Amino acid sequence: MGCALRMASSMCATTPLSLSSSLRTNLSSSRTSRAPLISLRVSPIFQALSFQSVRTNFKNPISASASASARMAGQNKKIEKFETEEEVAVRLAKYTADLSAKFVKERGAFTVVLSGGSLIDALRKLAEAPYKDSVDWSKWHVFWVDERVVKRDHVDSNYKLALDGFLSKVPIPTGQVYAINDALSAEGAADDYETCLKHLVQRNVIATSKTTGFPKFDLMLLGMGPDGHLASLFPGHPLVNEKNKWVTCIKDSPKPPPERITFTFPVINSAAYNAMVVTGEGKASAVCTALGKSQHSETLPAQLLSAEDELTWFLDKSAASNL
Ligand SMILES: O=C(O)[C@H](O)[C@@H](O)[C@H](O)[C@H](O)COP(=O)(O)O
Repeated sequence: MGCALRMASSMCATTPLSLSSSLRTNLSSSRTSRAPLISLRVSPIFQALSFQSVRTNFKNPISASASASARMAGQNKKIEKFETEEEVAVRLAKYTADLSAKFVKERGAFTVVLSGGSLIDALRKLAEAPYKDSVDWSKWHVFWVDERVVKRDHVDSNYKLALDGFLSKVPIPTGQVYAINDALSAEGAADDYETCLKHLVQRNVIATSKTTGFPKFDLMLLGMGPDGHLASLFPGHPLVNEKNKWVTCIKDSPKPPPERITFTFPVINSAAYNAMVVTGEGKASAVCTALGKSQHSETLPAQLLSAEDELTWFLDKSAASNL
């Protein structure tokens, strides 16, 4: 069930897909507007990216002995708290590796969705021993929950951020990394990415939620801003209420850069597992509100986060300090 996409090394290049002659792939990367690059022409088009494996030496993971876990009553929502960001990173690596093994065994593939921001650095332990050699990277399919509409080699590109910080260090097949098409407008890139997802759903690379009918990614690794946004779904913005589209665009993002594409809540909340990774004191207030521990007149996007199977909040002591 490998990916049908072939990777092209130059920006906006189109290459035939190996399994379907009607599909073509475009590539590019950047980072001021972050978003996966996928581009369609005659038919949908995905963006497959090419990475080079980079050899690195890493220390063994530290045991996250200081963690505390709590399951929210009556919900498939857990909170795991750790003393330090380092312990969050150690736990996140094991959590992700365990889910990878589970889904590879159950369905022969592991569909993983990344956000931008500090999440990528929090994934650093996955590229170290023992996971670097024990995870079946050949079964990974990588997507972005949101991306800035910039070139893939731009400093603001979420693709570039993930490539530099994580993807270049592990041997995921290049055709299984789906970046947005950075040659398109925000609207075009969002439509293109949605079409890409639909083709992968048809091929059962991405599962479908029997409950919602939306794509059911195996795991989304998410971050939250200090204002309680996730993906590019910001407080008070109408996109938070999108009910039909899978992928949409925003041109007035309050967090720069202004143009982005983003998964919608129906897709995000249809994921089997959602992991929200939050560290630092600057997010303590939003964490408190998002987890329903404080009165707040406005509903934050992070409060709307759920998952089909399980949502876990991974917090360091600072982020959890108001709970
Ligand atoms: O493209 C983006 O801006 C990110 O995907 C965004 O949604 C990010 O995940 C949060 O803003 C948290 O970012 P930090 O962890 O860096 O605060």
